[in-house]
Amino acid sequence: MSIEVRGVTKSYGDFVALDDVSVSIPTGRLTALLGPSGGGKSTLLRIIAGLETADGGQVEIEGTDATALPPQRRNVGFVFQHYAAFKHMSVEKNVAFGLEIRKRPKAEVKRRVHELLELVHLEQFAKRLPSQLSGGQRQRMALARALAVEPSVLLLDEPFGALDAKVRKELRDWLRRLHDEVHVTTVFVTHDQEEALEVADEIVVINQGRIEQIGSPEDLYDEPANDFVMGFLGEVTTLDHHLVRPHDIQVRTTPADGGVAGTVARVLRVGFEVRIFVRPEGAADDGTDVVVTMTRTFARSLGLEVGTRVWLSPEQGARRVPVVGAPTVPGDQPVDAVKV
Ligand SMILES: Nc1ncnc2c1ncn2[C@@H]1O[C@H](COP(=O)(O)OP(=O)(O)OP(=O)(O)O)[C@@H](O)[C@H]1O
Repeated sequence: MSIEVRGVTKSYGDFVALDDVSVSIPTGRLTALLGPSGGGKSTLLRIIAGLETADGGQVEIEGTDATALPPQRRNVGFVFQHYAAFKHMSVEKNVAFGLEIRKRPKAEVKRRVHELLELVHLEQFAKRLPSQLSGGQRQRMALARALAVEPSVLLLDEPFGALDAKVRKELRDWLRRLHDEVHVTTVFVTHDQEEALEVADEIVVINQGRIEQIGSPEDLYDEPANDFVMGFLGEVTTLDHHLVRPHDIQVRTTPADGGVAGTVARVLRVGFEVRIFVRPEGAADDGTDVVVTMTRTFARSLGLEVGTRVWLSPEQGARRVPVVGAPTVPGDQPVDAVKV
C-alpha cells in the first residue's frame, strides 16, 4: 500500500469533519475520494498532503510515518481546483521550478521539462505565460509541474472542478490515459459520481466525515453497501420500501404474483430510452412515483401510455437496498428523484 490512513479524526470547533477514518490507498492506482459537498474529502486529502493536521490518527506514506512531517518532506505533488501558477513565468519555467530549486543539473531540467510538456501535450505552448492558456491547458501545466519532481503520490483536489462540462470530460479521459502511462499513485477528490466511475480504479465514498464504502467502480455500483452509496452512485427509485435501479424493474400489464400494482402517470422520452412514472395504487401525486427506464421499443411493445394499469417487480438478481428512515441522497432530494 502506498498510503495508509489509520483512525484519523479532525474537528473544526464542535464540527466533526473526519470521524475515525481509515483507508489504504494502493500503489500505482488511481483512487477517487467521492462524496457530497462538505463530507470531508478535501480535509482528508489535505491531511494526507500535510497541509492540515489531524487531531488523532496516523498517516503513512510509502512505509514512512508521515503524520508529523511537513508537506515538503512527504514527497507528494498536488494540484488544486484553482491552480496558482507563477504568472510572470513561462509555462516551461513553471514546470521547471521544482527541479531548479532542487538544484538539478541544467541539462537534466531541460530534458525533463521537455518530456513533461510532451506528456501533457503542451510542447507548443512552452514559451507562453499561464494567462495565455485556456483553463484546461493551465490544469495540464499544473499536473506537469506536480509530476516534475517525481512525487511518490499525486494528490488532486477537484482539479477540473472549475472547467466547463466538455473540457472537464476531455481532461478526465486524458487523466486516465496519463495515469496509464506514468502509473504514479494518484488520489483525486471529486463530488461527481460519473467522473469517479469513469476514471478511478478504486473509489472511497465519504459522507459526513465517515467512509461509507471502498471498492472498484463495479463493486460500488453493483454491490452498494447501503442506501447512501446506492443513491449516490447512479439513479435509484423506491419500489416497495427498497431502493432499486430504474432499469432493474420488470413491468407487466397483467397481474403478477407479488407485483406492486399501479398506473402509468407519465411517460417521458429521454434520448434512446423511455422513463415511465408509475403511481402505485392508493399513492398520492407527491413526487414519489416509481420510475422505470426501458427502451422505446419495449415500451411500445407493452403499449404503455398514461393511464395503463401495470404491475411492477424487481428483475431477477436486481440489487435492492432497504430504505432506511429519511431520504439520504445528496441534497436531501427524495430518494426516488431522478435527473430528467
Ligand atoms: N478551516 C475550516 N474551518 C471550519 N470548518 C471547516 C474548515 N475546513 C473545512 N471545514 C468544514 O469541514 C467539512 C468538510 O469539509 P471538506 O472541505 O473536507 O469537504 P468536502 O467533502 O471536500 O466538500 P467539497 O466538495 O464541498 O469541497 C465542511 O462542513 C466544512 O465546512
